[in-house]
Amino acid sequence: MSPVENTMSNDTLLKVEHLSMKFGGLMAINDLSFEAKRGDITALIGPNGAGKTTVFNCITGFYKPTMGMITLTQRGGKQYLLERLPDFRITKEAKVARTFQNIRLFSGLTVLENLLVAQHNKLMKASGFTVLGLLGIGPYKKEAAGAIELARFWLEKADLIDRADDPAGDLPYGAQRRLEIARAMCTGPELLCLDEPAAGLNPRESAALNALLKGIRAETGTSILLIEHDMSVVMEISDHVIVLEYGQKISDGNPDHVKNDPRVIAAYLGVEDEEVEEVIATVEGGAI
Ligand SMILES: Nc1ncnc2c1ncn2[C@@H]1O[C@H](COP(=O)(O)OP(=O)(O)OP(=O)(O)O)[C@@H](O)[C@H]1O
Repeated sequence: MSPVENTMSNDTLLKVEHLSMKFGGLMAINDLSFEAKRGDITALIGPNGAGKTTVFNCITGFYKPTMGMITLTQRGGKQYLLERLPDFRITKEAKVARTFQNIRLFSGLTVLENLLVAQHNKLMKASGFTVLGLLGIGPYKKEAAGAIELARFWLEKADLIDRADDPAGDLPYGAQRRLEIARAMCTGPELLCLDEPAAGLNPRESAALNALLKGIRAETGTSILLIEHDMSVVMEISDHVIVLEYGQKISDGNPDHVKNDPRVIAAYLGVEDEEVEEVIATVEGGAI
């Protein structure tokens, strides 16, 4: 599906409407609708098995949803119906980048090389797909210099410039997470989807991650959709939080609204609806 007519307000980047995903008899996502605003950090949270990764997989084309529409509107106004696109077109044309729960770097390549590989498509195009092009005749040389400059820019932002020539596999865990994000940013995404970027990080690494994500929002205006279990990260950096439970949305709003929502408190503590009031009374300040 190519760009479609723009019917959304310009500050809505992503609109998910009546999304459902069924695996055999299991309804992993059930009639889910939400919007993510352009330039916002939007967090998708919920207990284990709530359906968060399934939503990501539908947005990024890994799964074709059973029902529903997912519309992405780029800054220039072009719209894409993601549920109709193959995953490579979602990446290349709609400009959705993602990271995974488990780190997927080329661990034998250097940190810098990982960022250059991310720009492979652009470089090959500049080569004209010819050996002469690769040897520096035509626009390849200029494009290659630009790719290195962009890689350096993101290495600075991710505080990894001193490790540029080290194998990616030698970096500490938190630095590898930041490298994955830098690599995704080298593709110039409209939407950056991060699946549990703070998983396994120590407090210092979490703080560095927060700084990187806030910097991306402030300096590039790139919209971020984040799945995260670490509430300190979610509450500190998110503009908007959506809470899922059993594939359905149970809360949607700013971090303060969500953390004081009795349904969210009950979902996280695993209590029945009638016990919600009791839970609020016992949870200091109504926070999760
Ligand atoms: N490919 C699949 N085939 C069958 N069931 C699946 C598949 N992918 C996910 N599920 C099921 O869908 C439900 C939602 O899973 P999902 O991974 O989306 O949850 P999640 O909120 O991301 O969980 P977690 O926080 O543990 O990562 C779960 O019951 C899961 O077992």
